Amino acid sequence: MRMASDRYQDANATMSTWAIARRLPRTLGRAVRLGWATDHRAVLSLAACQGAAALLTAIALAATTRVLAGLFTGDVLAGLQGRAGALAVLCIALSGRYLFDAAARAAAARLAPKVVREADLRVIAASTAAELAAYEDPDFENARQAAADGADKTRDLILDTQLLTSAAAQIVAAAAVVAALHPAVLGLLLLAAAPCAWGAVRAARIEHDAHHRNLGDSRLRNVFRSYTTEQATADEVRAGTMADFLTNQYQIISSRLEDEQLAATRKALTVRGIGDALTALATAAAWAALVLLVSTGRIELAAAGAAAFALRTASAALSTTVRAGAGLFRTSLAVGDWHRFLAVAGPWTARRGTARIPETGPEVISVNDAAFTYPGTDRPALSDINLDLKRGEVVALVGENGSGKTTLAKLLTGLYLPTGGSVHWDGIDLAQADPATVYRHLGLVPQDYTRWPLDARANIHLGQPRPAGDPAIHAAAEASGADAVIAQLPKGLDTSLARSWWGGHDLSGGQWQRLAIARAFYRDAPVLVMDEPTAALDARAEHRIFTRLKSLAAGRATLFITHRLANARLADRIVVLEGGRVIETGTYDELLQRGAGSTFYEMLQLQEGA
Ligand SMILES: Nc1ncnc2c1ncn2[C@@H]1O[C@H](COP(=O)(O)OP(=O)(O)OP(=O)(O)O)[C@@H](O)[C@H]1O
Repeated sequence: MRMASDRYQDANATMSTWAIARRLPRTLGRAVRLGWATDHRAVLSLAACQGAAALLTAIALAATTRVLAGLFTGDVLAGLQGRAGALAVLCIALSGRYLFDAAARAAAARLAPKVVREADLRVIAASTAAELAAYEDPDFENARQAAADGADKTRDLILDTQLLTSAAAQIVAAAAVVAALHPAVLGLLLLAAAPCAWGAVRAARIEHDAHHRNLGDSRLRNVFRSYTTEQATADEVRAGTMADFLTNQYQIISSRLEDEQLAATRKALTVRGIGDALTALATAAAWAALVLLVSTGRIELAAAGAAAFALRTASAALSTTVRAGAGLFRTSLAVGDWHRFLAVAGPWTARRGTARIPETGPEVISVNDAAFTYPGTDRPALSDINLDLKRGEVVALVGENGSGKTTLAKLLTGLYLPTGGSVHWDGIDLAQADPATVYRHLGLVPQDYTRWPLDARANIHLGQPRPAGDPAIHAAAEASGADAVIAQLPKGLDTSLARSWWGGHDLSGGQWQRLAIARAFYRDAPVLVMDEPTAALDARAEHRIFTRLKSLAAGRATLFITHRLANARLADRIVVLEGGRVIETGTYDELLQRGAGSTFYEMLQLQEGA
């Protein structure tokens, strides 16, 4: 089993290194914009300190060459005395430069975490704004994972940018001095840096491409790792004696990842080695040229010391620039992933229209010839669905596993839009409605409800307390049977249920489900949808929910999915799904009267052991 690499990898592989390198200015622009969005002052102080450090570097270098030229006049003492001013300027400029450099690093360090937060917030915003169906698209998921890494790398983007601009400032200063001595030496020096830069950039590209090829496997390995070690699966792992199997899977994927990484590292090291060797040769040539220029009298001996110093400074600054540039290139690839996710998520953003569902919620939900096919699949999960759900009515949705019940519930609630046909709330097509105005009318108990690591109160109000305060929470808890759960908690509603994090309390599966139901009731929404709401409840708790459902459902459009067919008795209407189609509808009694010809009747007979 191997996860397919993502589409980005294929597109990226065809892009030349030069084309990617050309994106560097854009990446730098992004760094500046992100920084500006989070902390204007830090960006300004970073730029000011960096500028001041560059200026002082140039001044120090110019002063150094003057001092060195004095040393080569023959009389060292007299030469130095004559250049006492230059010496003083050198000392002041050097100290100032180190101070400004340190201040620039401090500003970058202050800015970097804020930029990471901002980048991550944009990933969060793009994810939550996306259509739910986006999560079914592997490209969206891979891009989302790469974006999380990329957002983290924006920290390096700031630090690399700071390092690069600092090194570049040194180069400009040193290059000016070298060029003043003889332009040919500067040309040679720049030429010498080229192979090293090429090797470093190419190696960064090879390593990043390998990282991308491995994204799918990395995701899979993380899943195996967490399933093997986390509490939620710990019982199955032990009871199923699965530890060896899972560890083996982990090792198989790890070996594949390591092979891929090793091959990439070998390739990258070779490329980098070739670049470095060529640079060493070219640097030697630059030094030889300097010797030649001095020996042929094209540069005076007095200036030779200064020239050697400037050459040394320039080549050191060049090598720092190349390293910083390659680092920035690598970072820019990762940050490009972050940016790419925002682009991938863009078309998935729920832009359905501006129609607003009225404040009072819908009176009728109607499904018209609706069909739904999951992204990346060929077989429709639902076809030819026609259904009405009215306010004040309770509908039970039943059918075998995989018949399409959960998918239909997601269409009715606007969580998915049909891929064919339409769903209307009071005549408003949900494809044209502002999703926020739809969702606020929903009370939903999903099949896989979440155990939020919050206190009991927040587990019910989910950060949206109603003006009625705790009495409304207690009323919802009472209706769902969660009141008995809360009564047992040492601090009642204040008890933390985030046991794995801060040592709070944990609940049983059924107790969590009671909270999940309470949370749907608490929203007091006109549309109530419950997907197997009592699957984990004991008989008494289940009975309590269903005997109260009628009064709770008064004034709401209620739909519940259940496999315990006897519960469907209290529904006003039962809808039976099979293979993604509605095959029967009717009241409980009507369906039973159909006898052996009715699927519902047959299923009920099986369940009751008749
Ligand atoms: N995320 C998905 N991607 C692709 N196909 C899916 C996805 N979720 C469900 N399906 C397919 O859609 C069909 C309907 O699934 P759905 O979950 O709606 O069934 P269900 O009736 O709710 O089943 P159950 O009773 O087991 O909860 C099934 O064939 C299933 O394989």
